Amino acid sequence: MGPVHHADAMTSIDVRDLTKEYGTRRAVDDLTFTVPPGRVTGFLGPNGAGKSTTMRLVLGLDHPTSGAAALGGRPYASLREPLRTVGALLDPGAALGSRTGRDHLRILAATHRIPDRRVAEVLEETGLAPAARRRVRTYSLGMRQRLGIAAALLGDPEVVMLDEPSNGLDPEGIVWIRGLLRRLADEGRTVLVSSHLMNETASFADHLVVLGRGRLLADTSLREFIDARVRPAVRVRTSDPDALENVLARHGHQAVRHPDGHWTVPDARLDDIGRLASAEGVPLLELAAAEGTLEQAYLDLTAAETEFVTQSQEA
Ligand SMILES: Nc1ncnc2c1ncn2[C@@H]1O[C@H](COP(=O)(O)OP(=O)(O)OP(=O)(O)O)[C@@H](O)[C@H]1O
Repeated sequence: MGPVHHADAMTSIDVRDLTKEYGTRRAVDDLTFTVPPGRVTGFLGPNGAGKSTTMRLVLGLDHPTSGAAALGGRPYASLREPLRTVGALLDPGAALGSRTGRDHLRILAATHRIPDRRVAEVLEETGLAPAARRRVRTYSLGMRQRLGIAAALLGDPEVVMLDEPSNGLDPEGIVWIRGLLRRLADEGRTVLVSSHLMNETASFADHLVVLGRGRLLADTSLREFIDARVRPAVRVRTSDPDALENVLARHGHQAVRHPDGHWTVPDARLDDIGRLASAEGVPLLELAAAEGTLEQAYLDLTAAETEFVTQSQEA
């Protein structure tokens, strides 16, 4: 795929005071955020938080109750060649099963004035070239997912929105999509990716937009998101666990022992634990900062939201 030629046009996704009601249910509730180009933004939130609805509103597939969504300052409906501006994967079941993967893409290209050579390019890019002449109904879930991604990339778009792209992908596919997202962002594109896989999201996202019950819960860098919610800890391994536990306890640290034999010391600083162990002659095999995970931070933030959803469903 070539570089983005309109980088100066700054095709961001802009969501402003966006609200969508289905009957009495507010799927999206006064949402405002911007997804800028040049980075991968992870789109997170519990089931039913409004992620898919937001993406559908950005793509003009549904009308907002109030507020607006725009791409590079323009609503989707006003784009002259929409697939050249934004490519999206929403529903991997969207392709007709009786068509071949290649025909699905060729028809899409023909109806959107996209040069036919793009079909071969995206088939190659998504690893589908060997299966291009097979009917879509013979595809595995992962292959359908790749076809949906191929369709999203067909118009060489400046904005790429993918809903759960890792769904059904095998480990090789997961590594591939990680590299693809990184490259799209490095090329200056705007990349918004929803996922329920926290380790996965942490491996590709620079920035996060988190929803809960249709509202914005966080719009921050991945690092800040974790650091603000997960307290620092120190990871230690020793050949003398009794001595370690004893020394830490005497200095007011509640160390936690893990099944594989390492310890974590919550709310502790690396230097303090290192000096302490050294001064007291405790032999250390490992001493490291225990990084907080996105999963820890996410669960901390969304605990209240998830609880609400569970209760209201039971009621
Ligand atoms: N067409 C529709 N008609 C009625 N309600 C809808 C419709 N589409 C979505 N909803 C409701 O809006 C809310 C948000 O749904 P949405 O699919 O946007 O959430 P999500 O964050 O994408 O969830 P998930 O992680 O489960 O995919 C849900 O309560 C859902 O039931």
